[in-house]
Amino acid sequence: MSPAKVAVVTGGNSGIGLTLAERLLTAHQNLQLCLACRNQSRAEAAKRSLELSHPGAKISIVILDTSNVNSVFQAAAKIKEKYDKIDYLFMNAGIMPVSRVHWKKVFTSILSRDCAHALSTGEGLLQHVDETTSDGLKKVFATNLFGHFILVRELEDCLGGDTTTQIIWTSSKSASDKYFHVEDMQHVIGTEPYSSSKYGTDVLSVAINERLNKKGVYSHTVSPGLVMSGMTYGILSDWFWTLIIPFLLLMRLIVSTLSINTYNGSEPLVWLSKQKAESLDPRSKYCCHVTFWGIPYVQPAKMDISDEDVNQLYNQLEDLYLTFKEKTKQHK
Ligand SMILES: NC(=O)C1=CN([C@@H]2O[C@H](COP(=O)(O)OP(=O)(O)OC[C@H]3O[C@@H](n4cnc5c(N)ncnc54)[C@H](OP(=O)(O)O)[C@@H]3O)[C@@H](O)[C@H]2O)C=CC1
Ligand SMILES: CC(C)CCC[C@@H](C)[C@H]1CC[C@H]2C3=C(CC[C@]12C)[C@@]1(C)CCC(=O)[C@@H](C)[C@@H]1CC3
Repeated sequence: MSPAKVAVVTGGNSGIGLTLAERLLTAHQNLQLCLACRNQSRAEAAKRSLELSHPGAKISIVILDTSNVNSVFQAAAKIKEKYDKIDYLFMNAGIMPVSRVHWKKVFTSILSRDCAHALSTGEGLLQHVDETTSDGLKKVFATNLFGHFILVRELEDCLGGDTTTQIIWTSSKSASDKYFHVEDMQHVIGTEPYSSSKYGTDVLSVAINERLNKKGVYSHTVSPGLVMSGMTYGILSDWFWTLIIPFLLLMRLIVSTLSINTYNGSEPLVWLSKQKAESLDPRSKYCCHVTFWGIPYVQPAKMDISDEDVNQLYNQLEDLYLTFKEKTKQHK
């Protein structure tokens, strides 16, 4: 039997994260799985469903709210108590709060040459909203990016060393440098916090790879394509999505990133976990594409990320992390 490996999945209780958890148990023999989730009962329900499909699977739950700095410190401590070494760290938890759909823009885009771009990135089709957390941070930034940064920093002792660790980030096709400004990494000023947080994720993945690669840590970023999940059901009701699925399936003729289901969307995440990490390109995003017949495949897309952004973002996140670390020490 192959030696036990440990995989931690943030947001592993639903959507892409839950399907990923299920697929990892199938793809890797003898896997120890840690579901890092913000809600105990939802996490337990996910654990029960995984135990049903994989009797005897070793699954633990750690409560982690990536939008809350203290919760991340506590979750990291719990993970370190449970495991000496992490083989796969899936940074998957994420939010995209939306207040309305720009319907006029949806219809004009679908009828224009921009159709493929609109359906694969959602650019300009949604009105995004953000709020401030109890830590005084922008919520989308804290949830999607900073919470995960703290997790990596706090877990560093369990990453790499004698064997390799893969850090795999669920990014998005929505990530765009148009909406990311390193000097405003929290996106306090703009109106595209989701796109900004996902571009920041891509930049951070490169930064972490550069810093930790010497100790056997490999960081890569993934785009799952458009997937029906809690995220999309939060924008429009499930009956609406059910009605337009035939249209979206037809649109696969011109847009190959319409993954639609979580199985397809999790394909690049599972695929990366099966590759030799050394053979992968940390500056490519591994994107899910689907054939017209619904067969998923993975295609790397080179990311155009400046070294200046890589270094500056990492240093700013590190400063913010150290500020919170100092505060928590004082409170102890
Ligand atoms: N759906 C899509 O089309 C796409 C999704 N993605 C990305 O995929 C990832 C997974 O999203 P998806 O499965 O689609 O959506 P879901 O809403 O179904 O899943 C999101 C998961 O993240 C968890 N989560 C949200 N906020 C927090 C938090 N503060 N702390 C801990 N966990 C949290 C949720 O927990 P809970 O159940 O408690 O809410 C849930 O388990 C996200 O990063 C998203 O940005 C990327 C491209 C496209
Ligand atoms: C008739 C139409 C197809 C109706 C749906 C219009 C929009 C609500 C969707 C069209 C493209 C979608 C999309 C996303 C959300 C919903 C749409 C804007 C995402 C932004 C979801 C999160 C991601 O990370 C992106 C990759 C998605 C891109 C496409």
